[in-house]
Amino acid sequence: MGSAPANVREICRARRADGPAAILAIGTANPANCVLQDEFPDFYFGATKSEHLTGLQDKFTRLCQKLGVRKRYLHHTEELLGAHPEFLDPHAPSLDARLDIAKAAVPELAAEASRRAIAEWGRPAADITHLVVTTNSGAHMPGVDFRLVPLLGLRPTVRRTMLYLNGCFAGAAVLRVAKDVAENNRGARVLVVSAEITVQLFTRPEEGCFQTLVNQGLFGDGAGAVVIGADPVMIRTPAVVRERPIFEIVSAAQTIVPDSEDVITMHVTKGGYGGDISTRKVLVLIGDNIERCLLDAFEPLGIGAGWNDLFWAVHPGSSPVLDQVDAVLRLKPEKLAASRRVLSEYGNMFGVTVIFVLDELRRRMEKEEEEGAPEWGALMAFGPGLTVETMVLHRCVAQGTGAAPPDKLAAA
Ligand SMILES: CC(C)(COP(=O)(O)OP(=O)(O)OC[C@H]1O[C@@H](n2cnc3c(N)ncnc32)[C@H](O)[C@@H]1OP(=O)(O)O)[C@@H](O)C(=O)NCCC(=O)NCCSC(=O)CC(=O)O
Repeated sequence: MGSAPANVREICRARRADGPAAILAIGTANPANCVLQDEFPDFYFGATKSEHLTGLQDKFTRLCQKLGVRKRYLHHTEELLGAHPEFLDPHAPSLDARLDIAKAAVPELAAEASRRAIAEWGRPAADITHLVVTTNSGAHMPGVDFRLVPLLGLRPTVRRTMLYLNGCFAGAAVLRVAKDVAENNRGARVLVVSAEITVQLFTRPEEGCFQTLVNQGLFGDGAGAVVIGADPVMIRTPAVVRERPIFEIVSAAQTIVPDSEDVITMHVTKGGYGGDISTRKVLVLIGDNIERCLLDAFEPLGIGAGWNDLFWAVHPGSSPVLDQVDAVLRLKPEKLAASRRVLSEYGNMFGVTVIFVLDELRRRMEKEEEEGAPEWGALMAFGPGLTVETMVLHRCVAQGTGAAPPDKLAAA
């Protein structure tokens, strides 16, 4: 106490990390129940006792074929739906029962993905300093973040942040928040978790309600977890663990598209979740706005690469959404391959999806490494309103130190 008073600016500076936040590990999980898209129209119209709506089933079958989904995993099984006949009627009060299901299932799914991420990271769960969690599948207090502390063996002092109802951009939003936490708290190790089950959306088909068909054909359940930290270290625990960054998060931005408040909407109703996400306007506004968002992200960094020189992690809202991104940016077919594969194999899992895309991308890049995978990349996610999240990513080399930035960037 007797030493000279510290300068507040120096204290703040000393608490900040030196380097950028980096993704140090990724884990994913899905429920066991796998549904094949080809078989789903028969299942769905059968489970909802709607076989008599033959024209609507044909329309649903055509829609299922164009969404870009081959299979998905769903928490709700025929057995669970059989126990809740009230879920079939969108106008019946069923929210409480749906929330009870989410309250039990979402933390379990989130914990499974988190355990995988922490195992890959290699350090003890107690070394996690911050927890940032998101879900659209409920709004409980205490929430999934609270439940994860005992489930994972995190410290009770872990600093928690919970983001509810951010829609499909939630996965990018939690990464953005974690980047700020990691860069402003030297030594912080942030566990980021996104987890979704879509039982809130399940209801019977009705003539004139196209949104219900899109909801049933597009969405899947899953969880993704990421460990984020700056300045990777090597520690002895007592075994030697060397943190290996996968992607550095160079910048993270969020933009509202003007006059888009009614484009993608979702709200809680007594019968589950209502709203509209499926208009063609989503495609039009994404097409009209993504290039500006990308230029705003890349130009200040002095990265002048063409779009085809980057790697891409785009939230796959649907196959038409990815087609629109492809068309506007004139991307080579392989550029959105990771997004298309995740959409095909898991469906749109809201914010979880982009974490699966990052996982798929890093596996593909490990294989490509010798042939020279791109060094710089873009992550994009879209969601309610129309909100666009844009991140600049930097691939780290296999040794885990990250390649040197180009001269242009160093000078910027
Ligand atoms: C829903 C779509 C797949 C439909 O694809 P297209 O637009 O290419 O459709 P299309 O013109 O070929 O039409 C296919 C069939 O659907 C019917 N159809 C299309 N749009 C319709 C509408 N709004 N109302 C009623 N019917 C409609 C057509 O009549 C046709 O029927 P027929 O077969 O009888 O001729 C697409 O518009 C789309 O991907 N929209 C964006 C959805 C999305 O990804 N949202 C964001 C992700 S979720 C999200 O982001 C949520 C969140 O953030 O919370």
